[in-house]
Amino acid sequence: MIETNDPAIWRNFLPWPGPETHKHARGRLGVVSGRAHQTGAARLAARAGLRIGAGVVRILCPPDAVATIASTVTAVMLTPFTSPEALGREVEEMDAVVAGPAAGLDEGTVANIQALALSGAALVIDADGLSVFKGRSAELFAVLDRDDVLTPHEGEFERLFPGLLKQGRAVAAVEAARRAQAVVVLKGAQTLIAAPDGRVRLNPNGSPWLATAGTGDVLAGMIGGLIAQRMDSFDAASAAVWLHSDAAARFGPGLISEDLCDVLPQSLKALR
Ligand SMILES: NC(=O)C1=CN([C@@H]2O[C@H](COP(=O)(O)OP(=O)(O)OC[C@H]3O[C@@H](n4cnc5c(N)ncnc54)[C@H](O)[C@@H]3O)[C@@H](O)[C@H]2O)[C@@H](O)CC1
Ligand SMILES: Nc1ncnc2c1ncn2[C@@H]1O[C@H](COP(=O)(O)OP(=O)(O)O)[C@@H](O)[C@H]1O
Repeated sequence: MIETNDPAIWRNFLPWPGPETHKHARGRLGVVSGRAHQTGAARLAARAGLRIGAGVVRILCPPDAVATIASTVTAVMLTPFTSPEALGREVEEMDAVVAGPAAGLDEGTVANIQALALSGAALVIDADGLSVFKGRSAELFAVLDRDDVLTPHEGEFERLFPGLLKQGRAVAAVEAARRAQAVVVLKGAQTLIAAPDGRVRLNPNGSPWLATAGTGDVLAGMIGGLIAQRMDSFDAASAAVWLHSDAAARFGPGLISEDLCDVLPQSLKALR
């Protein structure tokens, strides 16, 4: 049965900070950046992770990207890594990690995701982190845990699950989550959120203003930010999808992905 992704389902599980909290207790999120000329996506995701409440957000980047990123981030922190193993060590203390946006379609991205999967952090895998497994999706599914989240648009979904969309989006999303044994967010005008146990939610408040570059990167950061605050991954994905659309609708005409983070506090306040 398809459930409507109504805030009533997950609203009480949103992670508001208590008086005794501190930034590390609020949740630590990592975001893996691409090379020097491909850092925007990670910066969008990292900012979104902070805005949705993760207490500490750190971008992990190849050494050649340090100068670009360091000159453009403020609250977001930055650590370079030189190998997949080093990346794995850097995320040991983190609660969640976003990987894939603008990561590059090469073996380095595969190795980085495999190293991340060995850590205790929950993974949100998007964009190139999905596309790079085209024709070899079993390698990705083999390293996933049930609290990991995949966030494909239809193009990326087809690369991981060829032909499955012909069965209809809802059936495809459920089957994808079963095969991956992870949460699958099938993005689009009516985004579906599917859990490995067969539950599926249809998002009701999609906004066409979201059809602009980088909004998927923001969504990945929002999901990662909620999971870092220890929200259940299926609920975190559901809440992030709804909030993302709500923020877009509030901003309306002229929206670009950078704007979502500025409006998100209004969406959060309305739910609180
Ligand atoms: N500011 C930034 O740094 C941004 C970086 N981005 C990164 O740029 C890289 C390339 O992004 P692309 O957009 O080319 O890669 P995509 O995989 O989104 O698009 C490649 C092709 O997939 C096809 N496709 C099929 N269904 C689609 C759908 N529902 N939505 C979009 N495309 C669909 C399109 O024909 C497109 O030409 C990725 O690594 C991505 O993460 C983007 O996220 C945009 C913003
Ligand atoms: N017509 C639409 N109506 C509602 N939401 C849309 C529409 N088109 C795209 N979106 C949303 O915008 C986001 C786009 O993400 P994605 O395709 O990954 O873009 P990018 O890679 O540029 O970040 C998704 O959350 C998707 O659901």
